Amino acid sequence: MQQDVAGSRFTSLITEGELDALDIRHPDFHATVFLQGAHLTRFCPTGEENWLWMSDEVRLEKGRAIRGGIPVCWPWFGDPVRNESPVRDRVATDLPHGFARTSPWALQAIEETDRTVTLNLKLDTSPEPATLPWRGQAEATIGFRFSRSTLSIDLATRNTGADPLAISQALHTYLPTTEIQRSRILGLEHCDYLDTLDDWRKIMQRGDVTFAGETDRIYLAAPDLDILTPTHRYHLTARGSGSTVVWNPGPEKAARLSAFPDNAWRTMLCVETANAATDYRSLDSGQTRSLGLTLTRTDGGQ
Ligand SMILES: O=P(O)(O)OC[C@H]1O[C@@H](O)[C@H](O)[C@@H](O)[C@@H]1O
Repeated sequence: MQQDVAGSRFTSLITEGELDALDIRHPDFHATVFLQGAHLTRFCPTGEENWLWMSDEVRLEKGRAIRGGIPVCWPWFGDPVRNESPVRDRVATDLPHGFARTSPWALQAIEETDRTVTLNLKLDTSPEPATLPWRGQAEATIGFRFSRSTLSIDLATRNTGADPLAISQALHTYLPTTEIQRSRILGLEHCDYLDTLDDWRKIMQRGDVTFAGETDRIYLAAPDLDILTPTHRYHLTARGSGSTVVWNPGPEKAARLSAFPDNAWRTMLCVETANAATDYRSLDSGQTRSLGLTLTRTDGGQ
């Protein structure tokens, strides 16, 4: 099924599985954003493959997180009990990564030009806060900006309640690689990270980040990064972030993960632009805080 979106030249509303998505077929790129989760699953500049990794076993179902692309983790990141108390104390579930990724978002605006498309979507927790496993009132808006060579995302949170608020969050980018053991991340040398697989011990990164098995780390820094795979080089710039999560499940966790082929840990990695652990954000009543990223490919593409 395909429906026109009013006033749009390049964007239509499609349904895949149980979910509706905005499908943008611009002469310079093809991008797909699911309304559930404001979840970007595809960004393909014309002539290139998807910059984002997607699971071959993805299940597009209402209320289920999509495996791959860029999930929006909000208003908490990871396991709630592992968050700092101002974030943790608001959460009444043990589900990781918040509810935004499984909630419907509404399209607010589209702007299209010969070179770019900008989409804005909104998630509002104010009308029915009682139904959420979370105490807080906030409005989240997300802006996607696509061009032939660049993908930018900005997630803004406004505290719409009368009391101060605290959130953790991440733009959980899944990237493809042809071989995880020959992939590395440049830019985190000498940064401290919490190794969640070693009792959250704080360790200083030596050299580039490489992958020799399950990796699940919260770096307490968000410098510009270069992500090198055997075939591609990505550049990732963060805004409003002081933490970066690097994740690969390795073979054993991969076998336990939902919607994740057993062998897929070999061909993906996550680099997540975050406000995680001690880098959570506090917002006074009426205050807005933003988290953003820009991703480019610096190996020339095609
Ligand atoms: O399976 P989920 O909920 O999408 O989480 C995937 C991964 O997300 C990462 O951000 C976490 O650091 C990992 O611990 C977690 O396994």
